[in-house]
Amino acid sequence: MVLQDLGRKIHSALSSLATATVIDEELLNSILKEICAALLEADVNVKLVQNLRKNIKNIVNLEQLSTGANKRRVIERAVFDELCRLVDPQVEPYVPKKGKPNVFMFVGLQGSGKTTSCTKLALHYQRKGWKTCLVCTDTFRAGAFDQLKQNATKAKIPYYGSYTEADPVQLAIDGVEQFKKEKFEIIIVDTSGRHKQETELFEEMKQISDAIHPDNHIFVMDGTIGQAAESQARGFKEAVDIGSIIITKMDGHAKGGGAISAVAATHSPIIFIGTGEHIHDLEKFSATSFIKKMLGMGDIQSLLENMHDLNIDQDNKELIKKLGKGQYNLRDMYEQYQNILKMGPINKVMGMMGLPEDMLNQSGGPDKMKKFMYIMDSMTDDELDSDGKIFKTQPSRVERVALGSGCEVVDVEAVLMAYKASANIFKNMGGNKNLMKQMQNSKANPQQLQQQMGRVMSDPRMFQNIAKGTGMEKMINQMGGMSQIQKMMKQMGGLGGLGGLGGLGGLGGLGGFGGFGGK
Ligand SMILES: Nc1nc2c(ncn2[C@@H]2O[C@H](COP(=O)(O)OP(=O)(O)OP(=O)(O)O)[C@@H](O)[C@H]2O)c(=O)[nH]1
Repeated sequence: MVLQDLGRKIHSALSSLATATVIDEELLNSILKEICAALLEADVNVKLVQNLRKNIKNIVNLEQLSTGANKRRVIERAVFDELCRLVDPQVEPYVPKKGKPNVFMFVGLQGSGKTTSCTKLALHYQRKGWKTCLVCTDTFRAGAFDQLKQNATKAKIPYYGSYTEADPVQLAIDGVEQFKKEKFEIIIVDTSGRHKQETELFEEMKQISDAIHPDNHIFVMDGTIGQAAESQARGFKEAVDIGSIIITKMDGHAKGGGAISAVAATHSPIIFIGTGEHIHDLEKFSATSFIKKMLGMGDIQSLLENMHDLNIDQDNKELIKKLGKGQYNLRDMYEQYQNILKMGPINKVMGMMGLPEDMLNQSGGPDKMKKFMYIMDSMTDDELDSDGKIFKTQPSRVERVALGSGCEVVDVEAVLMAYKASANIFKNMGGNKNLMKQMQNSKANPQQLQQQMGRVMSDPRMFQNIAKGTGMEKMINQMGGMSQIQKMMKQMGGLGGLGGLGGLGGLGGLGGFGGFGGK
């Protein structure tokens, strides 16, 4: 059972609240039974599950609730809060200070993803403008220094290591000293691991830690290890003062229980999760966002933060202004595709929007988006700045673009239809003056805006407009029909959130891909 399954099971347990005619103790008990079974199946420690059950029972006192109280909301809230508490130790992680050296020491078992995560974290800080470097002290595993060197070179991050020095403590001292002298702000020290917890490993860790006095010990744990997580995390915590945790491989078969148990064993906050082997596959962790995503509720807050970090929200302010004036051209669609691809793998973006992560798999997702962009690369400025009608009046242009991009005429037509789908959506949004005003207001409350977008998106006319002439019917059917989509949109306002403040092209992308799914 992977993480999404856990979310689905909890979601399904809670959904009986919506259909029940009476919400009483019996129903609450049966919901809690289902939730606890799902958590245990996901390898969450038995004691933690028992506590969660007890806490919810304490919070939700159905007899004492007034008749007018929304019992369903009370139960949902209590479950959500308690799930968040499982992954939130209520401890603030170390916050690095600008202009001074901040030393992070990574610890974890061999293969947990330490070296990979070191580079990912270094890149994260580098992108945010910190002077960042890496130190390799792993003299245990042959090739460890080469691996770090390779990763660091790819990410253009200065590194320190040696092929001749065999003492990891000396390496740590020399590396940290050199980078401190050179006024680096984030000094990340990678240490060696072993296949299992061994005295030798812990001894080496302690010696390095005593020698360099790191500001933060970061414990890296493989998210797929299940029940073993608790004792592993506890072992490391006893050896060094773990300040924060990175859980890796959350893209794979992680059941979630490992992450939850590690937090409980160390009382340390998870700061990031690794979501793939690629250097950018690192997500900032927030307990509420994690639980929301797990329950399929979307994570608009992280999406917005991500957009802010990448400056996408700035780019889109211009676009929002244009939409208010009813302007949207092919170039805008191109730029929105660029923004979406910048945000990371499209399935993750979908997940953040509260949509099934595999929703676009059938229609080719990012590859199709890239193909569309190659095609648009062969368009002239006049064409890109147009609303596509120019291709209708002069069909030879379609042939020229197809030839120039090495594609078929039907592919160019696909791009034009995707544009039409996007333009239809934006026409609807642009026509809603109130919404446009809120979108232009930088202080608008994202939650409210999301809800309003949700209302706009769930308007049946919106989808009729999208479907009109774009061949989107196929995708709509695949997704369970129009009523299903409207329900989803209303619940999440998710696409709206994305559309509203950032990657407006998400909608366009969907529009286009839907129409040509399977091509
Ligand atoms: N799918 C996935 N793979 C990951 C992730 N993080 C690391 N890996 C892979 O896990 C394997 C082990 O990662 P390393 O970074 O070499 O592990 P390590 O803990 O440094 O291992 P030692 O240096 O031997 O102690 C590599 O193949 C990584 O590509 C992740 O978040 N997702």
